[in-house]
Amino acid sequence: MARRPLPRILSKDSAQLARTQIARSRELARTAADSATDVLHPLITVTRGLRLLASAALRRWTDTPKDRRGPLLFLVASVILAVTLVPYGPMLAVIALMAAAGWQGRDRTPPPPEGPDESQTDRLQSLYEALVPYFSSPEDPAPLYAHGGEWEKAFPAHEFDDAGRVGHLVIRYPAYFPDGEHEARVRIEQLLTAKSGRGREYRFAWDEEGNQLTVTVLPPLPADIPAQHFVTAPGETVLGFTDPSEVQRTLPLSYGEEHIDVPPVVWRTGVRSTEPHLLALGHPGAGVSTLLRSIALQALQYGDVLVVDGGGTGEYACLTGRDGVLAVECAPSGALASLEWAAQETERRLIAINLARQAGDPPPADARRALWILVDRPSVFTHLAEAGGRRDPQDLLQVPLRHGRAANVTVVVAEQSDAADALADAVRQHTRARVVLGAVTSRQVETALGAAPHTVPLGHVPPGRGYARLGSGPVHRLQVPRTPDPYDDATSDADRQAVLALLPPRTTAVEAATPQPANLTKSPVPAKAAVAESS
Ligand SMILES: Nc1ncnc2c1ncn2[C@@H]1O[C@H](COP(=O)(O)OP(=O)(O)OP(=O)(O)O)[C@@H](O)[C@H]1O
Repeated sequence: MARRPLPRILSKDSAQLARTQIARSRELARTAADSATDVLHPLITVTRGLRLLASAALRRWTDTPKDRRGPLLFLVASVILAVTLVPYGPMLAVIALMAAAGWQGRDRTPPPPEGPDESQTDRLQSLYEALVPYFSSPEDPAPLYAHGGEWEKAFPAHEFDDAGRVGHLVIRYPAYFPDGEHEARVRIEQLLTAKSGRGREYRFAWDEEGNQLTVTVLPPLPADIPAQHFVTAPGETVLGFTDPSEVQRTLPLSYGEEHIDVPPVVWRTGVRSTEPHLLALGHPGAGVSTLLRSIALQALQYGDVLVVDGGGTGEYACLTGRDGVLAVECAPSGALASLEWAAQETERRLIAINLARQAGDPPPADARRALWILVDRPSVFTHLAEAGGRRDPQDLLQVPLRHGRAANVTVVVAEQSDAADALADAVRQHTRARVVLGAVTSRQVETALGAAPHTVPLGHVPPGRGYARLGSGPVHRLQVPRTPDPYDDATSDADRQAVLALLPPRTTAVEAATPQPANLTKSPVPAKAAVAESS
């Protein structure tokens, strides 16, 4: 199917993506047109010259007084006659005419001025001056940076955007600058962000070998890609979308008949995963519940889902009673019972898989189907457990976290950043896939993900915007797909329909599902769960 731009229903950021594709097509067309122009250039020049000569002749004729037109006509006719009589005359005349036309038709537009204009030079000079204190040393006999020095030597490449702001800049710096130190880098990155224009996100690529820093402005990530069926393999979950330069792969997203390719952050789970569990952190309202909802919708395609919601705001009510949803627990006792069941189920699967292996059989089907344990805000349950002298439900996550990979059990924990201290050690140790959402500082990203981002985070970001890191991989910018609660009054009709279309059919009556996790009847634990729930 032909790739076409986004429909008009998509707002700003998606439309921007579509515009990027249109711009690419235009660029291709422009390149083709440029090549054709190069080939046809002599013909175009001569034609233009002939047109100019003809209009000059016509002007001369109209300017000549009527009484002199007769002799002029006679003179022209005599010249033409003489030319035709001379040997090779007509041919020489045509050559002379073409030469005159070529000369007349030559391109006279002055070439565009090379290098930056005055305001751009001022910007570069001011950037250079701002860097002097950081990139100079009194002991340096030939400093690259000095007050009143030449920025041309320090900035070998630069580009400006249409608004006249820096779009791309290569900065050389002295070898003694401690570019291996995080603090030193951050100081330079913050300074460049401030001087190049706030409100945009910059990518900083430090070339420690070459003593060169490349600054590139990143376009905003598309913030309104709605929930939809993502074309992924079993065991792959789309966390969100990132920059095209960061990942090899793109995901075709469809809007009716329209298509757009977007680079995704894909998290692989299951037996071969090196980061089988995920921890998502974020400030209130940053969108971690939305991320969990998006993960749940994808997980339900190939597995069963158990939701334990400490937030208790009913944000997962749309999942209750759906095919594949084992339970949606909001009460402490229910959470405890469900997680106890999940721990036992993990052990049961492990034993079943081991027995099958010993017997030389493939793992049994009920141990192969993925089980997802999604826990939103466990710190609330921890707090309540402490207050009520009960067991912390987080303790029960230890078994699925430690052994879940082999048993096809995946744990996703979401927590508010300021309550991250309440997370159990097992949760921190075994969640190697990490996401942090919201307006965060570089330091907060580093604390959450274990590595600093290559950009200076913005002060204001849309919901669902943040960073992701899978294991020891690079830190990706991330925008979570728009997956709102379909039961929220503020959700638009289009979004509600998009989410509802992804939900499996409701196979269990909600009343039945609420007190006792409906599908837990598959396991030996539901009775326990029901007892705990009613106690
Ligand atoms: N990826 C996203 N795209 C668009 N809107 C989003 C996205 N993520 C969240 N939102 C919107 O932001 C608001 C808060 O989202 P959400 O409830 O997921 O945040 P949260 O971090 O769980 O906060 P809280 O803990 O307070 O519920 C909602 O209105 C939601 O629709």
